[in-house]
Amino acid sequence: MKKIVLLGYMGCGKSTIAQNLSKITNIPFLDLDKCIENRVNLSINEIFEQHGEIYFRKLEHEIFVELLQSSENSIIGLGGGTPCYANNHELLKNDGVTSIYLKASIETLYNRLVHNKSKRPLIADMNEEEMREFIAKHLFDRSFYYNQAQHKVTVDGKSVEETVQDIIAILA
Ligand SMILES: Nc1ncnc2c1ncn2[C@@H]1O[C@H](COP(=O)(O)OP(=O)(O)O)[C@@H](O)[C@H]1O
Ligand SMILES: O=C(O)C1=C[C@@H](OP(=O)(O)O)[C@@H](O)[C@H](O)C1
Ligand SMILES: [Mg+2]
Repeated sequence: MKKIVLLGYMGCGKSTIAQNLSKITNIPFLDLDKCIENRVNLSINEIFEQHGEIYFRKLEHEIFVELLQSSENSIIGLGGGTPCYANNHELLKNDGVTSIYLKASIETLYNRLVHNKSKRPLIADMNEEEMREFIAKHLFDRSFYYNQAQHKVTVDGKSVEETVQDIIAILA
């Protein structure tokens, strides 16, 4: 089994790129957040509201392990926090896993997230100034984990298609 795992900060494009890479490569894609939502029949917002972040992180770990154990080839789009909790970043080193960090600047992330925050409970209630500061600090804290990926693709200023092509070049 081969797993292509996309990681990186909220808004870097994991879900969008995983879906588009899947169309071009014909490798099925799975979005970890979607798998979590389907498992408990709640949205990410509802999980955070009703059960809290720790519960979410436990589910996220369990389901990530399950996805890696399945015998299918797949492209997996992680959540932004996935590599930063439990031993998830160690799992990225498993046999058959190709991990790719979609690296975006604070500016790119801010510009995408400012209009796209309602389904992301960590930032949903922040104003613009709070969000800019939060992203800068949070990205700094998380970069250690993101940098454990085998490959890095910078996404700033690139279209979805260009990023997909960069990934295909890595996989070739
Ligand atoms: N070049 C691009 N690559 C990826 N996403 C882009 C790009 N330009 C704009 N976007 C938008 O940015 C957002 C990325 O969100 P998403 O794919 O959910 O990221 P993630 O899963 O990493 O949080 C989407 O709304 C997408 O339409
Ligand atoms: O960065 C995070 O901790 C999170 C990122 C989200 O996924 P996206 O990165 O796909 O938005 C989702 O898993 C949850 O809201 C927590
Ligand atoms: Mg996503």
